[in-house]
Amino acid sequence: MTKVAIMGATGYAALELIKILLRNPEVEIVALTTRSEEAPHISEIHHCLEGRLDLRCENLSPAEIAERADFVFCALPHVASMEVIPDLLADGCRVVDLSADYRLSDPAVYEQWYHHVHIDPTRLGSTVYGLPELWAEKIPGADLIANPGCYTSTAILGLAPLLANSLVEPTGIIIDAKSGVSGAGRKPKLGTLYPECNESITAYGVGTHRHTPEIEEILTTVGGADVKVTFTPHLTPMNRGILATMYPRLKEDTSLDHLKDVYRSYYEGKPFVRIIDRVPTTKDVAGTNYCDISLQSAGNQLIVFSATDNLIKGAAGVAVQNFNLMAGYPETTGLIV
Ligand SMILES: NC(=O)C1=CN([C@@H]2O[C@H](COP(=O)(O)OP(=O)(O)OC[C@H]3O[C@@H](n4cnc5c(N)ncnc54)[C@H](OP(=O)(O)O)[C@@H]3O)[C@@H](O)[C@H]2O)C=CC1
Ligand SMILES: CC(=O)N[C@@H](CCC(=O)OP(=O)(O)O)C(=O)O
Repeated sequence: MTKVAIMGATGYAALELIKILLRNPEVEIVALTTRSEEAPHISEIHHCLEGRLDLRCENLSPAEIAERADFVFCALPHVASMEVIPDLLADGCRVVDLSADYRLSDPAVYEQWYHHVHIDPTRLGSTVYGLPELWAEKIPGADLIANPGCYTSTAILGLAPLLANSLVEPTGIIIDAKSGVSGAGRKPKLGTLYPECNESITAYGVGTHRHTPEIEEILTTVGGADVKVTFTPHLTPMNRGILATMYPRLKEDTSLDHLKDVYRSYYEGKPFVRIIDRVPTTKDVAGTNYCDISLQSAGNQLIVFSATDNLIKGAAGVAVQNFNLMAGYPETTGLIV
């Protein structure tokens, strides 16, 4: 039995983690955390878990968590995450961090985009970025995995084969992305209240969204050339899902058939990436760990579409994919629905 704890259990990503982990009979969820002192039963917080998990959410310290668990999924907001992860690691836990705290390699870049000084800077740069489609071999031996952001994994998976094969210019890549409202988490915020965001689509974080440096850093590593993107996220009135529409510039005329072959070869043996001929929809990946990618053209312009469920492939699903590799379970355990 692998004993697992989930921090931030009252949130949206944690609910998906619980539902996925309950499908692995060799995993026991032994601790769920909240800042609340009321110790609510998990089914009072996530009603759909009624009768499925008999556990209370508790305000536990890292040491108390480590007494019970071998693995910890840290589904806390950024900053809160780096406040507990050094102690969890020191107490012997292996951690998958769903927040952004360990994704970037340079503390100065973190401070610039997150407006917080990093309190554990020496781990930046050596933490494994948990996108198994890119470097699954680094994951099994890691004690700490930085789980990718939802927009970032959607965009990176859509662009990586082009950059890895030097088929497109590394700069000036336009990424126009739309997310469902659950991407903003469960905590109420003015812009995500129903009357504010229903029947309306708006861009946000224009030129300032913190996923920009993450996309650029990972794609630079993949392609070996300095990648620059224009990334514009949009909030759309749906519960879940991300669609990224991306406009990279081909270095030379290349047929779509050849490009599809490049993608199929790049993702060969990767169970959660599907290269499809039609344009993807968020509905077709909702509730799944799939990333659907489609290549289209308009005149000479290549257009890459990539669709995921922000809570699954964008958060809890890839977190469990990483955990499966770390704990020695088949990568797909609990993730085929
Ligand atoms: N939602 C998504 O699509 C994605 C989320 N992520 C990341 O995963 C993590 C969890 O996201 P998500 O579940 O959506 O977030 P939620 O806001 O839904 O849940 C986060 C939970 O963390 C707890 N928490 C602990 N410390 C704090 C704090 N200082 N401020 C606020 N909450 C705190 C809260 O529980 P309590 O109040 O009970 O203590 C809260 O329920 C975040 O880092 C997020 O950025 C990554 C990819 C996609
Ligand atoms: C719709 C919405 O608000 N989405 C979130 C991204 C969610 C995500 O991936 O966040 P982390 O990088 O914090 O893990 C945002 O734009 O901040």
